[in-house]
Amino acid sequence: MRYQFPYASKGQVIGLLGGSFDPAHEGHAHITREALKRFGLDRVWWLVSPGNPLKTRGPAPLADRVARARQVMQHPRVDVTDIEAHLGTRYTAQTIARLQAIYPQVRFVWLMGADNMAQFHLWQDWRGIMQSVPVGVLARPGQRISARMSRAAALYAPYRIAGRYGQLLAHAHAPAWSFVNVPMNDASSTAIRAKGNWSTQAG
Ligand SMILES: Nc1ncnc2c1ncn2[C@@H]1O[C@H](COP(=O)(O)OP(=O)(O)OP(=O)(O)O)[C@@H](O)[C@H]1O
Ligand SMILES: O=C(O)c1ccc[n+]([C@@H]2O[C@H](COP(=O)([O-])O)[C@@H](O)[C@H]2O)c1
Repeated sequence: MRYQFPYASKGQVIGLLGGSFDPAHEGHAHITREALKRFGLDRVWWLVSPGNPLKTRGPAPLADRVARARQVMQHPRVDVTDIEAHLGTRYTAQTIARLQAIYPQVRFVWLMGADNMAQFHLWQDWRGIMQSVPVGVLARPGQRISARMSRAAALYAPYRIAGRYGQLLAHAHAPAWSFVNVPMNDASSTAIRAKGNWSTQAG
């Protein structure tokens, strides 16, 4: 059966939250709701990754992670997808380029927690990502300072939109990024896995 890409109408602004979601938790749901509000997004798509290229540990099977993510995130403006598995992409720069080609009338905003901002300069073609989409960063416990001191934050400092004007991000031209100091939630997949409440079957 042909893969059904999510529907998006012309001019919509879609936030993309990529993640291992191994497993999804309330922290993901929380930053998604905050991103919808704080960055002026129409929708958010979760991109449940076939596997983070920087993580050596293989995650649980994709279908299990998608099923759990759909239980955790039930919101009329959020779609949980496994788009990358269908595109055959793992690197974010490639995923974004493909999505922009498939949806030329849609604006995408890349979303991530502060821990990923701190490491962003290790991602493949991270400058290319900054040049192609606005980036919305959400506070995460213990990670605010490292994100703000990160290489990406330093290099792109002139393009930062203050968090209180985060709504501007949706229609900003890249490069543009914003860090919002949302109330924090300390949930993490690592902690859930450590408690043994999730599939130990790595893919
Ligand atoms: N509690 C949280 N607060 C803010 N951002 C979060 C939180 N949990 C996850 N994120 C962000 O959501 C995205 C996907 O996260 P991921 O699936 O890796 O979850 P995780 O809890 O960080 O997993 P792990 O502990 O296995 O690294 C990342 O951008 C991450 O920064
Ligand atoms: O493109 C890269 O080089 C790259 C390196 C590390 C992480 N990512 C993406 O970042 C997102 C968050 O990953 P994770 O494992 O921290 O949930 C997910 O979409 C990954 O594919 C992407």
